[in-house]
Amino acid sequence: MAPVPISSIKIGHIDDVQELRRARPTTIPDRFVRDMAERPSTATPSMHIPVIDLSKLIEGDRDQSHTELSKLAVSCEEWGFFQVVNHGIDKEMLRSIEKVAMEFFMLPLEEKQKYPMAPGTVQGYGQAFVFSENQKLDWCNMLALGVEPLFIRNPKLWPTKPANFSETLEKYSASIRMLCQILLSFIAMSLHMNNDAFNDMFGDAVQAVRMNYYPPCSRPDLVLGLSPHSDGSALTVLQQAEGSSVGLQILKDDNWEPVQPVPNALVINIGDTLEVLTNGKYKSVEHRAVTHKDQDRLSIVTFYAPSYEIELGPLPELINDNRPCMYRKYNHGEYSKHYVTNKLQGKRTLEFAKIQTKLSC
Ligand SMILES: O=C(O)CCC(=O)C(=O)O
Ligand SMILES: [Fe+2]
Repeated sequence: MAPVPISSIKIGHIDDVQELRRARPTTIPDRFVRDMAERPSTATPSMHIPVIDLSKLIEGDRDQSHTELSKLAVSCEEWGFFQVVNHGIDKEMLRSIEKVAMEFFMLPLEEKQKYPMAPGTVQGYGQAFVFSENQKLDWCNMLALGVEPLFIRNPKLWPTKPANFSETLEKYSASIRMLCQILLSFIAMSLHMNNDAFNDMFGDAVQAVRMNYYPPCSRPDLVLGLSPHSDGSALTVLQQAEGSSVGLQILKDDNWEPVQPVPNALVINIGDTLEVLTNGKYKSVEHRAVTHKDQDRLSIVTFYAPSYEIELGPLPELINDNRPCMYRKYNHGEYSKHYVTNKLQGKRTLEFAKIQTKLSC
């Protein structure tokens, strides 16, 4: 999430959804009303995304770890998503990040606007990925911050209220970083590769955090909390705050499936970068968020990606006659720039890396 200043884009006035909700609870301005095809239908959950028990992978007996590793492979291939339990991050840590995030969103607007997300950039408070005056808006307020490495941080955008915000985010991010490293080593094993196969790429990994706050909406049938997209990261760790409404939906066999929160679990999804590295074997799946009539929702999302200077493409071990090379080699920094300068639109951003003719591999 490198800041990409774009001087000339006009995005018009953007209503702050929390203020809108406070002042005119039943008004949905046109810019939030989705075209018919995009409106959320009332999804009835028909499936549950897989749940992986990390403790079984780490310290289970041979049978347990083998079973869990196969489940991990199936989750990444068929769902692109799983929930992880017994992940080693304690409940207090999960609650503390939710608490500071919520305290931040509950501050008066003038206070939050001290950290504005400038048009065309992706850090700070506001709405990200808005590039034109006629683009539909999400029913969401975001606070997005680059965390690692240090040069991507913009300290001016780190809130000073609540007072323990930065310290809490630092600690939380360090634990999530370790979790990502552990998960990547098991993902490598699930691909029958050496468990440090990805190490070179993630030595100086980029880590960014986005906190999404979705106020209730009187017409959840007309709006989206977050537009459909796939993540540009390698891995994403998504925490659905305790007590939040159900809101995350993933595209599975052309249906939007809600992700039912499992207490204290973290939702993990494969991002575009792992889809490319695995030559399409592991899928970066489209997802979106919907809103609720009376309940609000908070999610804390960590994006874990290779450092910008890394050149990447499908790993040679995963290219064969059955699975010819699907993606070209590219620089991850270029890809990140491409991602953050385009609106969220399903899996469109991955077109960047797709090989159009067989000859180009
Ligand atoms: O709030 C959610 O559950 C979805 C968040 C998400 O997909 C994102 O921030 O990229
Ligand atoms: Fe996402």
